[in-house]
Amino acid sequence: MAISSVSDPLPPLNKPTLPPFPTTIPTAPLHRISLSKLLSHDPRESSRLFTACKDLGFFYLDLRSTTPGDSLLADAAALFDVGEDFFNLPLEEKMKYDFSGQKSYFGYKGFGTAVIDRKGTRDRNEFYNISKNDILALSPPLPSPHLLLPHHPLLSSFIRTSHTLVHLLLSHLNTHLRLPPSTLQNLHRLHHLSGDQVRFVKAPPQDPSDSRTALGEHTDFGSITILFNRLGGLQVLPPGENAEWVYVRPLEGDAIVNLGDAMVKFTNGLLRSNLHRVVAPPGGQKGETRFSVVYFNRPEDEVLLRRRALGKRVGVFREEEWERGLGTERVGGRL
Ligand SMILES: O=C(O)CCC(=O)C(=O)O
Ligand SMILES: [Fe+2]
Repeated sequence: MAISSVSDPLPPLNKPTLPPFPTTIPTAPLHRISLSKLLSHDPRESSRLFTACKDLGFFYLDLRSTTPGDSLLADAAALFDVGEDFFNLPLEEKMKYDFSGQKSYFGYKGFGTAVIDRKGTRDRNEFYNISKNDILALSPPLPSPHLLLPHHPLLSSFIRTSHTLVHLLLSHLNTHLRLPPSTLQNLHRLHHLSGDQVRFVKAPPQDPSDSRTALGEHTDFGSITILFNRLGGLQVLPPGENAEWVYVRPLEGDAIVNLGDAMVKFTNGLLRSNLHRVVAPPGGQKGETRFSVVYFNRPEDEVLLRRRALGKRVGVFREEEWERGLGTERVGGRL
């Protein structure tokens, strides 16, 4: 189990044993924003960030050679192993943490228990969502599998560092938007109740005859998502009439960051929350089990936004409700 001691070298985010992402397929041309430059308030990098948030709402954040970035990379690498151990628990154990019946979005979502389109096609992945409120003891503890308890300090570190980076990004955006100081940051305070969560995702390898999407097309409904991928599979649909889905190549040393619908609402459509989905990893990665580690930042609970996350769960889902479960995909007619 993977928490390294101080003297260990940093664990690489990309396991050397995984087959590489193919060099021959088209990929999304995401801007690569340097955390180091954002930390030193480099004006050009700050403008590049603002542009990336307006144009696509998805970018790479190069975390290397910075104190918070190296810490986040190390925590994410350790959490890949924790997530894998969690998913290896027996299904009946994992099902004890499915709280969807209590209208909670935290906890376990089993394989195939959500729908990915209006026809009701089932997804093909598992999630485990861990609440920031819970790990930072802002709310009464939720039931948790024993194997996760020793990792609460690691989860707390990952949450705090992710949140620090979210605040840095928000402060740059706040300046470009010419809002009164700290307006955006004050909607996302660390020690206030919010739906922020860490998510572990697992999708098993896909039979070649099974072309199902693992996670259906969607926009994220929070503010800022920080995503760690080792394998391809994530795709974005760039803006424009004849756009096609393209893979996002995972980069070692970088997080993939995207804005969610809350940022679109806060800025009346100026910033973009882009459609994305997860399909089978490409090329030689196809036979691998795909794991992701994600931090979802959301506005504080006091900030009113319509809840829609549970509308896609099987049992709750109704075809006529599909449209209501969509995000800001149609804002500005940009589908
Ligand atoms: O697993 C991924 O790469 C993306 C996951 C995602 O988009 C989500 O959980 O909202
Ligand atoms: Fe997403």
